[in-house]
Amino acid sequence: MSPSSLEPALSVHGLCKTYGERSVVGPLEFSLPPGSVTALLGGNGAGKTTTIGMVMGLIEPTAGVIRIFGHDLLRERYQVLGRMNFESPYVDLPHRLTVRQNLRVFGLLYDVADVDAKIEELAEALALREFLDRQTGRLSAGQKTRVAIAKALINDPQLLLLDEPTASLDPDTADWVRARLEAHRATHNCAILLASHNMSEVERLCDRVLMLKEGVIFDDGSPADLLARYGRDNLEDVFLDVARGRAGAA
Ligand SMILES: Nc1ncnc2c1ncn2[C@@H]1O[C@H](COP(=O)(O)OP(=O)(O)OP(=O)(O)O)[C@@H](O)[C@H]1O
Repeated sequence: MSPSSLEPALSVHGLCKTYGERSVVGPLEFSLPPGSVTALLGGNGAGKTTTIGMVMGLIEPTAGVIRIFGHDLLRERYQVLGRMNFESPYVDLPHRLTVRQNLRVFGLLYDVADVDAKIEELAEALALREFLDRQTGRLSAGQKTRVAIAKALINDPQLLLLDEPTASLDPDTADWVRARLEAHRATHNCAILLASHNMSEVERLCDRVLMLKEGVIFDDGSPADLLARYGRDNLEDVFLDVARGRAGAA
């Protein structure tokens, strides 16, 4: 069957990562419909960054298949890379280039039709204008995060991978960035996979939560499903139940 637009934006099958003898992720099975927002939730070391890194193509899976809009990520890379993008605090932009130069490089890499117009649009949407011509290395952590999100949106992706996108932002800016991400999802029917430790962010943005524990999916549902299943009124308490082994999932 040829890949079609009805395919999930992302699906993973039997995805595993081991380091030496140690299994850190998997086997994982999940899929994201176009336009959906899914959170990967889990404690430190649960495997969120490793999972996102494999889907980004930055970490080689030990086993399993990753499909992006029906295409095998490892074998048909060039058919899918233009439709996806990511933001991760572990991937730094070159420090000596200005913000504008960095965005232009990525715009050209992604073959964006009118790069300068796109940079203007992102500068407006993410309030980058005041430091657009400053060296990226001289920005504050929060400013760098906004630039990283601009880089992640430069090719109008239909699949966006975000690793703690608001971790270094003040509450006001974080809220504002979430609104930008929601707007991008709505206008581009973009599927988002998001690792986060921020439960209110997950409740606000996500229609589904995958709870990871020791590299495997321990529970899976909408925020409302999980609250009901654990008899809690916020995701933070659900998270603590799972982390401390008080799993109320009956
Ligand atoms: N290169 C590596 N070599 C060996 N072990 C690794 C390597 N990278 C990650 N790990 C291990 O894999 C496990 C999962 O790490 P990962 O960074 O995916 O967790 P995480 O859920 O993102 O955690 P955090 O919330 O702390 O960011 C951890 O136990 C980590 O020590």
